[in-house]
Amino acid sequence: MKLNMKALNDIDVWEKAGFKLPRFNLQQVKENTKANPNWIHFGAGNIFRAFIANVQQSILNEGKSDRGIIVAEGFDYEIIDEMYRPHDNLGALVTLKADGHIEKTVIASIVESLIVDPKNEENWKRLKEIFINPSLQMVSFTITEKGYSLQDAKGEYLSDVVEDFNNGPQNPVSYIGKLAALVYERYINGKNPLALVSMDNCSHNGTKLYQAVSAFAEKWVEKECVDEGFDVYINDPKYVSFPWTMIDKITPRPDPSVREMLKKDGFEDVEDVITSKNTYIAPFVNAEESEYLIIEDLFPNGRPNLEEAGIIFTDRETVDKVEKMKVCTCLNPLHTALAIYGCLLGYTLISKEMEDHELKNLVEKIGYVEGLPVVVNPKIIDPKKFIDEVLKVRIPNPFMPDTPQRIATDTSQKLGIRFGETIKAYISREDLNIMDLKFIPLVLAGWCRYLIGIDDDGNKMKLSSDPLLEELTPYVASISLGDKGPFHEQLKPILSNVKIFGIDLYEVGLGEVIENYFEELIASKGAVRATLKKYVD
Ligand SMILES: NC(=O)c1ccc[n+]([C@@H]2O[C@H](COP(=O)([O-])OP(=O)(O)OC[C@H]3O[C@@H](n4cnc5c(N)ncnc54)[C@H](O)[C@@H]3O)[C@@H](O)[C@H]2O)c1
Ligand SMILES: O=P(O)(O)OC[C@@H](O)[C@@H](O)[C@H](O)[C@H](O)CO
Repeated sequence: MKLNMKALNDIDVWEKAGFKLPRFNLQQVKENTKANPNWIHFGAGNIFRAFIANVQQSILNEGKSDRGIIVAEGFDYEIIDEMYRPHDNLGALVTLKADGHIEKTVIASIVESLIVDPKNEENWKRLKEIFINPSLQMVSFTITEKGYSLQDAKGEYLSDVVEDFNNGPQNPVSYIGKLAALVYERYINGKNPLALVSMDNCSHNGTKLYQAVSAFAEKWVEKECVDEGFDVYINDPKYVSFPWTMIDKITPRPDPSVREMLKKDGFEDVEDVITSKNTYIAPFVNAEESEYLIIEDLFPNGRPNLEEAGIIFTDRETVDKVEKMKVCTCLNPLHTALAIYGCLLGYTLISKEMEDHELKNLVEKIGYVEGLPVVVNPKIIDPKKFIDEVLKVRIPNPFMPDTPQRIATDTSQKLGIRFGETIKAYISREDLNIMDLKFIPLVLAGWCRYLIGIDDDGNKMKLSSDPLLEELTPYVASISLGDKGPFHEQLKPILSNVKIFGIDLYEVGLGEVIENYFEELIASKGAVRATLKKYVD
């Protein structure tokens, strides 16, 4: 079984191998979408294919929509060249349920894949055509937290952003510059409304996207590259809206065990690629069954009917609460804690870490003891039930091949949201005392220990990619296992960095606490385990 449109005609072969197939007219849906696109998604990575594209496929299967999704990739073009186009934009989704049951689905709701780069003239022309079309309702994004950054860690604009600020919307080179240029096309061709919908794991993701796009509009008006109406267009939600969302579905990188299972079932196109930009991608995606997508209902040009597949549309306040619940307390901080300590302790499977007494206790304490008290109940999901499902069913799911190394990617970009928000809540709430926080500081100390690149057995450890590694690792480069503190001079530039944590950890009284934990963690081989035993048991 090859993964392409032609091979899909052998329905019996696929069904015998246990695949669920699309139940709509693929050619018709493709034509409808090409003529009147209503949805384009930026970020062709794994979560998009495992969750978002499957949602649209369910709706198409039910006959409740007649259009698919167009995917656009503006960062890692290899994803399109090596995975989408050779397979006619099809993907195989493998759902790994907690009871061991496996579901295999051929996803065919992505009808077109485009590279976002003015140098690719054909694709750029097509993108403009899509953005100009009045039928377009939503541009969604899963481009990672760093995708929205216009500045480096020092707060200086990146060079490609500066170039685009100066040049205006012609031939943009930066990611958001390219997006802003496409939105500008829509503005000058009829000023039709549009929703730009971030589906990334960052707090107030819509605002993050708005800030990035509006920075371009402002600069271009200031430099007289565009008329000032463009800035008004971007800033008026009757024209362009930036809804907030919360997205949740644990989607690990394509895993060798799943690849082998698919091979045994006769699926031939199983080979994954690690692109030069570090995307782990294969013709298949593997993910858990649980999924939540909550979207602020703010769509000035109407929207796809995703509620038909269980997606919840609500007000901004509810999205905020539900997103804080997940990203700041009940899931992502626990993931990051397991990522950091899992790497240090030599784990390569998250589910195995949940069999480790200290690590299981650590995440339970961060979640139930330190996190839950600051969660505001969003009502549409019960936080206690949510965290119970995360800690008792989802993260321990032995069939999920998720790794601490994947989750440790870009940790510097996530700490402010995953832990900083809770720390801020402890400062602002009169009934809570910041000095009661013990386990969150232990994770932050663990991260500093992780940055040394030596595991708890004293072996060299490969650090997961992170845009700040080059800047941060030199601060701790002089520290070796067995060194005695104090380490204030080395750790201060890290722990006081407001860009990383959202606060200066010394100013709130946690800097020294973290330094003390760090001294214990670096004391010798095995000190990470010993420190966890001492504090977490
Ligand atoms: N994987 C999950 O479990 C999961 C679950 C919920 C939400 N998310 C969100 O989705 C994001 C992507 O996850 P994924 O599993 O698809 O990852 P992935 O590695 O499979 O894909 C990452 C995508 O982001 C793009 N990207 C990476 N760096 C970029 C940059 N600097 N600028 C613009 N685009 C960039 C890549 O080109 C690719 O399209 C996550 O960062 C997270 O915010 C992921
Ligand atoms: O996707 P990231 O890199 O922001 O974070 C890694 C994981 O914690 C994350 O992908 C979770 O699996 C996801 O948030 C679950 O919904």
